Amino acid sequence: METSEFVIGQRWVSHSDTALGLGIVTDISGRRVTLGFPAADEERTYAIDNAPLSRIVYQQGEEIETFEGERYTVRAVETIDGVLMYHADDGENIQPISEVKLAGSVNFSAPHQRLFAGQFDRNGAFRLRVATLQHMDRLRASPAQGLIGARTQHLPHQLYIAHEVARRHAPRVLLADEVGLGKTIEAGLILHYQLQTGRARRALIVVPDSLIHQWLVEMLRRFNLRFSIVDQARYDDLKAEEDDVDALMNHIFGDDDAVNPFEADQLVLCSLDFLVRSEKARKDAFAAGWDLMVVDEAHHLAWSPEQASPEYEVVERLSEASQGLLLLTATPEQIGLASHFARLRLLDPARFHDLEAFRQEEQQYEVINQVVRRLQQSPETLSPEDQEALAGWLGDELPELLGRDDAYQSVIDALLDRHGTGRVLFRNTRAAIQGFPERQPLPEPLPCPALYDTERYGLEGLAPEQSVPEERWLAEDPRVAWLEKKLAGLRPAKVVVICARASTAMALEHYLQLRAGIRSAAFHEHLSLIERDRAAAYFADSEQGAQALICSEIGSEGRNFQFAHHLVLFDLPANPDLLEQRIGRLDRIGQTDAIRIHIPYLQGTSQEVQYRWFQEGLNAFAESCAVGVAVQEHVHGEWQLALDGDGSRMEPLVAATAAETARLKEMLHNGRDALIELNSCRTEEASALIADIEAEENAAGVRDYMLQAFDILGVDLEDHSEHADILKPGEQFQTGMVAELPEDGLTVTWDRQQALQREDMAFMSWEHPVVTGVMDSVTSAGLGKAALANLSVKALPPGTLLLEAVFAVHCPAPETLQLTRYLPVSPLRLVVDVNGRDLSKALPHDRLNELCSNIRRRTAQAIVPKIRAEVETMVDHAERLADPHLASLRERALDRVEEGFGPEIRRLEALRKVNPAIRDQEVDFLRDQLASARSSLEHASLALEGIRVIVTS
Ligand SMILES: Nc1ncnc2c1ncn2[C@@H]1O[C@H](COP(=O)(O)OP(=O)(O)OP(=O)(O)O)[C@@H](O)[C@H]1O
Repeated sequence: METSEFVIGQRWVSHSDTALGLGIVTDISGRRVTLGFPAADEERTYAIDNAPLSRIVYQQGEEIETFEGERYTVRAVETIDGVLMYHADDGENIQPISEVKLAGSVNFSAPHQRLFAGQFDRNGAFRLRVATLQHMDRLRASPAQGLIGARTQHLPHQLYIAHEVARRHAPRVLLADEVGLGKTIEAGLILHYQLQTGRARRALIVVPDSLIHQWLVEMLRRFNLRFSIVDQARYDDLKAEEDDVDALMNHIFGDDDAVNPFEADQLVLCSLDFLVRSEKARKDAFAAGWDLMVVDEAHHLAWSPEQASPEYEVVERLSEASQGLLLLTATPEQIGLASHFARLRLLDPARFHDLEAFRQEEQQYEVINQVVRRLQQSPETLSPEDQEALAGWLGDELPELLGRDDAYQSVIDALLDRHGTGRVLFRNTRAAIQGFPERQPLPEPLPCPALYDTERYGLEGLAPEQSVPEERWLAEDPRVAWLEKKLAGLRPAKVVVICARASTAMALEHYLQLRAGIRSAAFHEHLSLIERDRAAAYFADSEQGAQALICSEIGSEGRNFQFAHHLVLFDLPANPDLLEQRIGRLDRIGQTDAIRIHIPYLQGTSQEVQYRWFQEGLNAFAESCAVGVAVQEHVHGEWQLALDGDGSRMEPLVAATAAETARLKEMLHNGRDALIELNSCRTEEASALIADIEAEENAAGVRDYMLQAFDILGVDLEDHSEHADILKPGEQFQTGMVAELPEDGLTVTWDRQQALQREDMAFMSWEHPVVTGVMDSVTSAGLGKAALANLSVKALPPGTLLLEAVFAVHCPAPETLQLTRYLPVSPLRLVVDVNGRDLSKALPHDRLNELCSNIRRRTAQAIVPKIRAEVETMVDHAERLADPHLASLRERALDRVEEGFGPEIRRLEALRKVNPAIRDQEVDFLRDQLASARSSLEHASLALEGIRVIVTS
């Protein structure tokens, strides 16, 4: 329709501002036309000659809606004095409805409707839309999904665990890698995966006070996960926002509607100490409910059959309020086997319900491991006894397992699942991972001053300075002068000094700083979080920073100081796991040098006893010693006597310790540890996963895609350096389409290695929020849904019309079902002409992109109404051609759903017969998921996602 045919009462849309909705012509005077836009409550006047308006004419079969919200189907259209009268069907009667009565809001969701309404885009936008659908499709089906976006090195043991755990529904596991192997990273990967794939939305991280900031920073810089800290101050602030009326209502009617600060954000980080202290906060944290909870340094959760610690009780209660639970500790048995058992019970109460049974089970591990080894080495020659043992463990499931293609691996998997802690416990050791630097113990025996004559032995003797005035021990304890000299000698090397108590750390730091002129900082639990972070940053600063950081035991737990290579143990802890925690501050991933462990100890005191016990008995300085606590329990009497000063006990103690250490290590090596190791990192699977991730990173060309998007969305790109660019909103910037792009720009790198070195640059992977945000905006907005292009080729006569159509599978289903894994976007592209010929193969998308050019908007506006009937015919043809594909897509999806759920359900059912490790809830959940996935797939349909109408010339 020509724009000169404006008549009052007609309905038009503005294609330059689609948000205005359906306009109504209210005035025509001279060469100007005025429209009211009721949906936007606005009026606009245009020059008639070049008004950016398109006439809206609904066709037979389309749905219309009136101002009153009544809906009709159009049966016929007639024009009365230039204004349309729709013959509208309400399901019972057909009645005339004038277009004047139509509602002001329009939503042209179908691409051809957008085209007819003049809401079409340039070719590039259509290309972007198609590319977005294709990338989404590939990514959703990729095993690398959820693991691509982390700014981490690809370490097999971490990725293996993350992949194993993160795919589960509501995973509940103990991550128990040795100190510094990256449990935080593993937890981050799992969180990232679960959040990216919609398996989790609300997550809570609970850590000791001292680690709040480290976790906050680590989650943000490595995973782009923005956690909000809820501490006492924020909690009070949020509570105070509750207005007086709310407060009064809550007071009268109970607390139900009260503001819950834990509900203010989806990702919350808070300290365990805070929850233990505040009953109100605790209640709110329980009430908020979580999909996934992470508890770091979980060895502090002490439990015994007689009594649970307050920390344990808080986490126990919280663990009931959370679907998933990740407990992190490097030293799971630090405070004894009972507490270890109790933590496993938090993860799976049905499986770990009896401490005694748990103890007995551990005895079996060695036998199981022997059979597993024989299975791995030569499955064909398995003895009748082994076969019998297997039948005993696996029952009537064994024949089925042995009948599989990968029979022996299946049997091993089944054994690990059904017996032992296979499903809930993951532990990697330095020995299994390798490549860690050497640890060199450097003992410094020093004479014991008379000052400590009464404090030489017993536990007091380990930190005798506690019982004398500060001034005196600082002056007379030879460890102080030795430390001062050592630091001066090592300057400028960074040195971490750890001692048991905060008071010792404070006094030492004061002394070194003020009296010895050594740049140092103290780091302990009495500092506020900000002070602690400031101290750590001061120490980390390589140019102006402190040379020494004087830490207390608790203050330094979990911290990353691998940039330092010298550790001074100002005293020695009683517990071997605490020693490992201390050395672990430096002995971490990222440590590049040998670690020098300086051990000043006072001769003829319990410090000497402890030094020799660690060194000669446990060899705990040079190597990580996982059995230390168990050995200590075994030799406890001797150890106590030696510590109390009975010199005659020293040699027998060392000998007994060495023997027990060797025995336990051997036993664990053959038993429990071997089983856990088998489960914690399967190298082949890990390598395949890394290959998948790297293929996705290298081949898919996230940068190419984003350049295409930036061009359309008005983001300017400046070259920064190799692999790096600066992104800035340009003049044509489409606000709202690119989330998280700061006004003053963002420096980004596309390269993982560079991202690891340059933390100031954002790491643009397929899973960076800018990239996922653009993909979501493109698919959810109308961008590129309809385009008009010109094609000039000799083979086709001028004036020929073609339609390039892209369909995608739509399947309304709850996001937690994760149906996209089985039924990815599956974009289906077709090219048809007016006669319904399928030209999809003859005219591939890339070729058309090269050959097609844009048509000027005004020309296009004029063309569209003239080709409407042909376009509709071609859309019909395309839909007809697309239709048969739906059945096969659906079938394939159903097969995949069965493949995904079926074996897992069968496995869990079999498992439950021999082992209660499987929660009923888990099996029922999977069954429900399978049923609901099946029924959702019944409703899958192919929706037209975009069209490009091509006119030849
Ligand atoms: N894949 C990785 N890429 C880069 N850095 C890593 C990776 N894994 C771990 N690191 C770094 O190694 C150090 C140790 O990691 P992390 O803090 O996760 O270990 P942890 O096992 O939780 O330690 P702890 O037992 O002390 O709590 C950290 O500085 C971490 O940033």
